[in-house]
Amino acid sequence: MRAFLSQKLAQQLDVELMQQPGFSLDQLMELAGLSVACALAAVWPIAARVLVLCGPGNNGGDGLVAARHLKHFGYEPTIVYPTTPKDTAGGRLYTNILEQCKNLDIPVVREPPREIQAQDFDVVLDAVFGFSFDASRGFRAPFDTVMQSLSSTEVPVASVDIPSGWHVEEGDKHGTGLSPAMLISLTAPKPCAKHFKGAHHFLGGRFLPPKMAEAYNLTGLPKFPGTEQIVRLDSSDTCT
Ligand SMILES: NC(=O)C1=CN([C@@H]2O[C@H](COP(=O)(O)OP(=O)(O)OC[C@H]3O[C@@H](n4cnc5c(N)ncnc54)[C@H](O)[C@@H]3O)[C@@H](O)[C@H]2O)[C@H](O)CC1
Ligand SMILES: [K+]
Repeated sequence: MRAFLSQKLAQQLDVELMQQPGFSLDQLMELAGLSVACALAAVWPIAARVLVLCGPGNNGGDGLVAARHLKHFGYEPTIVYPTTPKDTAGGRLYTNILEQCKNLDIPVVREPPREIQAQDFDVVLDAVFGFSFDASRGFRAPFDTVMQSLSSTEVPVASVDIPSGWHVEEGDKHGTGLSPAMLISLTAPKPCAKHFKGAHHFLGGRFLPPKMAEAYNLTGLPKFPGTEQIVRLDSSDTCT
């Protein structure tokens, strides 16, 4: 496949999707989050207890949407959302999805866990940081605690778009120690996916118009089969 999106191009494509085909962020996030839930259910087909760790940005928003779909699929999600969304259009998007989750009786906790134990959860959904993580000042609280418990847990981790805290191009160059069992790349894998060693790599986020795929040189991406929201990738898809 050899089709990757650098940090700069991933951010540019995100903006362009909202300008040119005129997608709203809600639309993109809904499809991204749905694909994440579908991928998780493909690997853990028996309803599982899923701890959904959400960050302050859109990666966290994908996690919230995934949690909502997982609940409808029969799973037992618990959301960790340490952020207070702002009273802006962007912030209200998160507030609304959080409200939808609470309305489905999904537990939402603010306090990040110090430890994530296998007796409590079957899988952790890592929706802490995506392609806009900025490592320049380390992990700002309370995400230092979130990252500490995420990196040290023995519970299998499924990462949304990028293993949180990894460099978008170079992988775990800041030494988080996070090594997820599963990665769901959205729109297209980022170059850091070449360093992913887990067993399950999926492509999700089925919304890229062919014209834009061509413009961003992403024509080598595998096709989504039939009505599927996800397609499994293998190592030949991420080797260079
Ligand atoms: N086109 C697509 O594929 C879509 C992908 N989506 C998802 O959106 C994320 C990228 O979202 P963005 O809001 O740009 O950024 P992040 O979620 O990665 O994080 C930004 C957030 O985190 C804070 N932050 C950054 N660095 C630190 C730090 N060192 N310590 C603490 N906090 C930090 C920052 O202030 C922001 O609040 C992408 O990966 C996909 O998952 C969209 O859902 C839809 C389209
Ligand atoms: K992530």
